Amino acid sequence: MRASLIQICVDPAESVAARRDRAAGLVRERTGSDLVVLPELWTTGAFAFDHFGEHAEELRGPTFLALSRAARDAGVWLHGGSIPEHDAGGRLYNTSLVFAPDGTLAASYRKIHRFGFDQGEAVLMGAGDRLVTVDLPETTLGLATCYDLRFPEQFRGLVDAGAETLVVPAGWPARRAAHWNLLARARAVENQAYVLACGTAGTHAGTEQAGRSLVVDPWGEVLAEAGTEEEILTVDFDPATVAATRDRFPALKDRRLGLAEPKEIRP
Ligand SMILES: O=C(O)CCC(=O)C(=O)O
Repeated sequence: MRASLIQICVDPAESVAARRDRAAGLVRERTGSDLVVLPELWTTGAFAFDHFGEHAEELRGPTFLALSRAARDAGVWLHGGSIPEHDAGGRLYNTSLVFAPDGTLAASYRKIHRFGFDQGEAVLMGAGDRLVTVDLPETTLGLATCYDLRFPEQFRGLVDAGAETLVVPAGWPARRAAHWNLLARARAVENQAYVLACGTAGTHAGTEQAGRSLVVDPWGEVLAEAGTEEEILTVDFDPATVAATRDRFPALKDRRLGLAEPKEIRP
């Protein structure tokens, strides 16, 4: 299976419309890949909180249409990264869109863990409450977005739902690049799954992006890693390695669920 991660540069000097066209063009050039992945909030920039409202779209808005056509033209599965979505009531969500090779929407996923503590996304956007997996002919994707990477229970839930390839679009900041790499590898090792982690390049809203997109195999080996600039990372991998790894080293079968609550021990 061939995956291409488009680590697009989010530069405030480029308009959202121009970046949308450019991203669609980059997807169209990926004919021959099975799966193409874009990062989190690449239209606005993940840290451009002041512009979330202005650039929010209904689910089937301009970015949806551009990506749907690009997936169909290229004949690829497309994880279109995420957009700032507004629902009918005007509530915002950080919503990922996955398209099938005929351009139809295969799945959408609203980011569950919002970043910012009491600021930014955490107060501006609503939280998703649904784990999402997507069946491709070769593998089952499990969806997560950026800050979700810090919450292993979400990934275990995805694995329990059948996920073998965990896809994580992000707008991860450069100052925590070491966490990005470590957490992506940890999620791969503990879940014995592929991790496709696609970030952005550039600096927006004063936040330098880490780039450093990576693909990790179920044994924790980094198959490919991008630099810090705009780049397309293309990797061939064998989805059957997930089952082989889980058979050879069946740690997931040793989970101890439903343990008793800790007891208070009095001296
Ligand atoms: O967890 C982090 O360090 C970065 C998270 C983040 O930037 C996000 O979710 O947008």
